[in-house]
Amino acid sequence: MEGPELPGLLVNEVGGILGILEAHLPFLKKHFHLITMKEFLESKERFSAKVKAIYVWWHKPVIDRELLDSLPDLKVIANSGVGMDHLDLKLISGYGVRMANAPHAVCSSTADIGMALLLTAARRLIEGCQIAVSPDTKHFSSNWLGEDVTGATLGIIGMGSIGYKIAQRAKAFEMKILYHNRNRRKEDEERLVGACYCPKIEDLLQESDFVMVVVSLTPQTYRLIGKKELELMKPTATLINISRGPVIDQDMLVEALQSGIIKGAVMDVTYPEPLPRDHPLLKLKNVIITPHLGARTTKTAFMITEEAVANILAALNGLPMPNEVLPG
Ligand SMILES: O=C(O)[C@H](O)CO
Repeated sequence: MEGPELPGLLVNEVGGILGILEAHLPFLKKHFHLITMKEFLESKERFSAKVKAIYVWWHKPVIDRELLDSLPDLKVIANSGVGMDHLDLKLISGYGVRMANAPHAVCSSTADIGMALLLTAARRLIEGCQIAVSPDTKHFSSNWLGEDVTGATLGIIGMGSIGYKIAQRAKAFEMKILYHNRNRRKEDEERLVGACYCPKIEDLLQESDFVMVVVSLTPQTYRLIGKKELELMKPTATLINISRGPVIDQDMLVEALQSGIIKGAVMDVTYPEPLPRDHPLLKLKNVIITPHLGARTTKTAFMITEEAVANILAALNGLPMPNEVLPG
């Protein structure tokens, strides 16, 4: 006997570069009838009324008016990460469709990447690896030095759940912690003991040895770090971006790195992603670029899917969603 029909979940593809992970299929298939974009586009009349939810995995499928117009029973879109900047929230909610993100799943692994990148820059790990494997290396030089993180000052811009977890990790490395956030987080300060709030971003920029950007991309944070902000930083400081590329003015960053205004930069995010192969940032020796690794671990990927499923099921059952995101 056949059970009740499962709600249709639209996904970009299964496997492949831009598809949901095959390892997640058994879990997703328990709850949904999966429909890939290819299947949907090949037979819209067959699938359009079946799709109740979309799982946006790694920014795909692209949600535009054309897609929304062709899905009359769509109730909810779940995003596979915390940042919703690739979704037009007003447009989607105008169709009466609810939206959710996955903030809890991603925060620890993204904070780990922030800390890993900070340590990589401070201790010059990339250059170190190159020296270790280079056929030209005859001796390991004692003059080849990195910087200590112990006792150094970390300025965290954006004290959300990821920012907080970075501060926790940095504390374990005995760093001094400054943070800038729209609102002071007194409870976090108590839990972190010694973390100092900088109401003015300028103070944080002037005092930090490492500046880590962890804000979401919004109209308010677009180009938050530009020429003026870079010029306030110490010439010995390193800028680390694990938020979104457009939060930093990349042209100004290139200039600041070329002219020694700041010592270095580490970017897990850029615009566009990936950068064109001839982009000046790829040619600079004082830059480390990684391919948006923030939340990319096996466990986090599965937790993201669990969080998405919980949100979708809540929406389809008319219940409060654990991580609903409202427009504006
Ligand atoms: O937004 C996030 O959670 C990550 O950057 C993945 O896109």
